Amino acid sequence: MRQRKHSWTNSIKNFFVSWLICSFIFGLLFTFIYIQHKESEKASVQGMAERVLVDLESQLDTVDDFLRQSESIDTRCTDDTVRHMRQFVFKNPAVSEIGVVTPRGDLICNSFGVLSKPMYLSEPLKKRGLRYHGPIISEFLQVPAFVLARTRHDGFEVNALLPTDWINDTLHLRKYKELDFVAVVDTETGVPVFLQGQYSLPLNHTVFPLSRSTEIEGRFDDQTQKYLYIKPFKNVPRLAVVVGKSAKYLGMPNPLWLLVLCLLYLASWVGLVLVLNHYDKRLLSSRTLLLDAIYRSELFNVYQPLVNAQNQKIKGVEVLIRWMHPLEGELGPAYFVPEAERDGTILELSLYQIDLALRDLKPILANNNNFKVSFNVNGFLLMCPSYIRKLCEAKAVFNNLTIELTERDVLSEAKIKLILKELVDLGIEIAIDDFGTGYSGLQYLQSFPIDLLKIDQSFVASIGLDNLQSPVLNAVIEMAEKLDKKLIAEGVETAQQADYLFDRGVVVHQGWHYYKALNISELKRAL
Ligand SMILES: Nc1nc2c(ncn2[C@@H]2O[C@@H]3COP(=O)(O)O[C@H]4[C@@H](O)[C@H](n5cnc6c(=O)[nH]c(N)nc65)O[C@@H]4COP(=O)(O)O[C@H]3[C@H]2O)c(=O)[nH]1
Repeated sequence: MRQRKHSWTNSIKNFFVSWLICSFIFGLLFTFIYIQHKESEKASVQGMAERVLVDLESQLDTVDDFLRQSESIDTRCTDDTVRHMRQFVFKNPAVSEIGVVTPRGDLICNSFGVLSKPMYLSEPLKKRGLRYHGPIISEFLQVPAFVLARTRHDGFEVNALLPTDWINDTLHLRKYKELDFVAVVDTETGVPVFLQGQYSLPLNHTVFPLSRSTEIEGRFDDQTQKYLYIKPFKNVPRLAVVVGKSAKYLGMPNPLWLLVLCLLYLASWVGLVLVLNHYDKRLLSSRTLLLDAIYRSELFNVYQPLVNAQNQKIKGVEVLIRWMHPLEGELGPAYFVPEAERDGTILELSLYQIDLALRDLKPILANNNNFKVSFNVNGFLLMCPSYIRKLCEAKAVFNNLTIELTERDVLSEAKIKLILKELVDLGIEIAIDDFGTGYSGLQYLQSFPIDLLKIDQSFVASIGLDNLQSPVLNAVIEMAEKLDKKLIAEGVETAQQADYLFDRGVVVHQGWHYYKALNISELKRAL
């Protein structure tokens, strides 16, 4: 029941953790795509404005070329002059009319012919160079237009009338459908000289006068969000191309892409939830399997004798765990103890192991009250009150009770020292297992209540061999003597090792030279 609750809360946790991770990653991805897309959309809007500008500039350049050449036009408006002007108008679809204006401001002739009565317009500007004025309604065609003009050396003005509709047609502006508007405007006032679409300007933003390319994004006076790009003409002063596009969907990727992104997001979310749940289940299942094994009594103890080398008598045992797996057969602790230590099942395992040992060893203790019983313990177990209670229970039966810890376990928690003192006060002996393999300093040997050191098998194995371990064994033995610690040699496999150790004063041995780990009936026979 507890496990089901655990798995349910874990699933909820995994659901939210996955959501957070995926949202974060996809949020970043979406922002990146949004910014990229917006920048490329802006670049494309700018590209359209540049294209309109280049097209229009080339048309205006042609007109300007004609106006420059008109220095040589005969201002008496001879037939040749009129013919010359007409030819140009016929060749240039954007131009509807060429006119000649006297220095007093009278239009005396145009490409349609000589005016019987000159029409007063306005005095030409004295300033030389190309200029424009407009927008105007052309006198003859009555259509919106603007004028390009140049003043000659003699003060006459030659001008060209460009109807805006004609320009729209020649530039094919209708192909820029995605733009809200394309306009050519006066850079001083912002008044459009011609316009395709719905012209509007940003609110709370002074755009004109302007002298260089500008881009603006914001709320416009038609209450929409727009992106505006303005680029002045190079060849005609005070004229600029302006294009505007709705900014509402400017950064929005193609809906198909959005759909793909959303599907990917959902898939990653679901995938991550499944992976985390699977991982949880794996953790859960290793614990569940071991708990089931305890419940089904598949775990059992073996006992490896500790032998007095002087009289060859068994003075006690180290209790070691085994699992009789229904499929895998007998499994050693290496297969399940590390996992049990990770997920905490070592507690249930160790409580069960003491119960088993109590049951198995009670008859032996009846004959030998001082029979030594040694358990493997770790730092985590010492922090569990239920385990300490169980040790106390065991101590009531096992008079000579030892717990084996590694250096790492002893030093893992500050509280351990106090707990060890309490256990020593109860009469429990503390041993350091695999002694010599840790990398910590040895000061703890004096500050902790440690009675016994178990020399690691690797040092015992070095006996008779000339390797790096050999001098360490002797050093450990000497140090134990000086510090007044008892010693047990682990992994004694040969008579040579046993003799050497005995000669050096190490009397209690454990190893295959004497006995392997025995099941309880084998132990009873050996005793
Ligand atoms: N090659 C060789 N090996 C020898 C010889 N004599 C004894 N051994 C093996 O050395 C290990 C001694 O136990 P350990 O150092 O406490 O090392 C133990 C201990 O750290 C852990 N362990 C075993 N049982 C328990 C347990 O019930 N609880 C906990 N917490 N750990 C356990 O697993 C480790 C391995 O245990 P085991 O596989 O039973 O392996 C045992 C034993 O079978 C020998 O002469 N030659």
